[in-house]
Amino acid sequence: MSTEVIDVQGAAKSYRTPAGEFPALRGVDLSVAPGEFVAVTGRSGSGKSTLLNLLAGIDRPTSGRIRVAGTEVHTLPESRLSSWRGRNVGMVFQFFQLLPTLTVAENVMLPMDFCATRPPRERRPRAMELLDLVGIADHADKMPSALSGGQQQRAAIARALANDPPVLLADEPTGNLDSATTDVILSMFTARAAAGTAIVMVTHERDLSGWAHRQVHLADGRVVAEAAR
Ligand SMILES: Nc1ncnc2c1ncn2[C@@H]1O[C@H](COP(=O)(O)OP(=O)(O)OP(=O)(O)O)[C@@H](O)[C@H]1O
Repeated sequence: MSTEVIDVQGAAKSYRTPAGEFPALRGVDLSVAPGEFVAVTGRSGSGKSTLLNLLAGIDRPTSGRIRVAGTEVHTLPESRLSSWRGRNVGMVFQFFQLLPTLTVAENVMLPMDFCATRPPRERRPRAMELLDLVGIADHADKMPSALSGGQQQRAAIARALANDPPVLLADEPTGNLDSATTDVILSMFTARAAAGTAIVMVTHERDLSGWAHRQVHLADGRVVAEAAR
């Protein structure tokens, strides 16, 4: 039995375009252990987001195997994907993607509401605990638009952790933040990894990859270099 929480073998993904099939990923292998923080780097168009989307089951590979948290994600029927993702994968994006019509606390409660991972009376206290963890409990009842970018990203991290997922996927999570806030967010990821969460962070900023335990560099849909810290 593998101890890896992410195990990708030969993942390939081609997109159909008017000009024919375009191979965005051409046979990627990736293993990530619990508690490991991996940075996926590469130039624009190298396939980073495509890989993350396969890990999250947002997209399906053309060929290859994607095993995440003990599930062969590529074989899950569409009807089970959202609830599987809600329990097993937290996601953090460059533009936060908080729902603008819900308060910050309600945003953090969403994954618990969606997956019914806790009884309703426990959801708000859990959201408050997470908002406290990321340092914005004071803003719980504000609308996301009243928060700074860094505060919105903290809220998005709290939301991503709501169901205690074993895997956290982040796509350019600091792409819209200043360098001091970037350090705060990345130290939160580091602490989360130390607590056992596997983290895969896509970034085109190579100097940020120093925060990770391991760097996987993609070029033209292939892993061309790997480096451990
Ligand atoms: N739905 C799609 N249809 C056709 N081609 C696509 C589609 N999605 C991505 N691609 C192409 O696949 C390649 C990889 O895209 P991907 O978004 O994974 O790259 P990336 O490394 O994340 O880039 P960036 O850093 O700019 O976000 C690119 O050439 C892109 O144009």
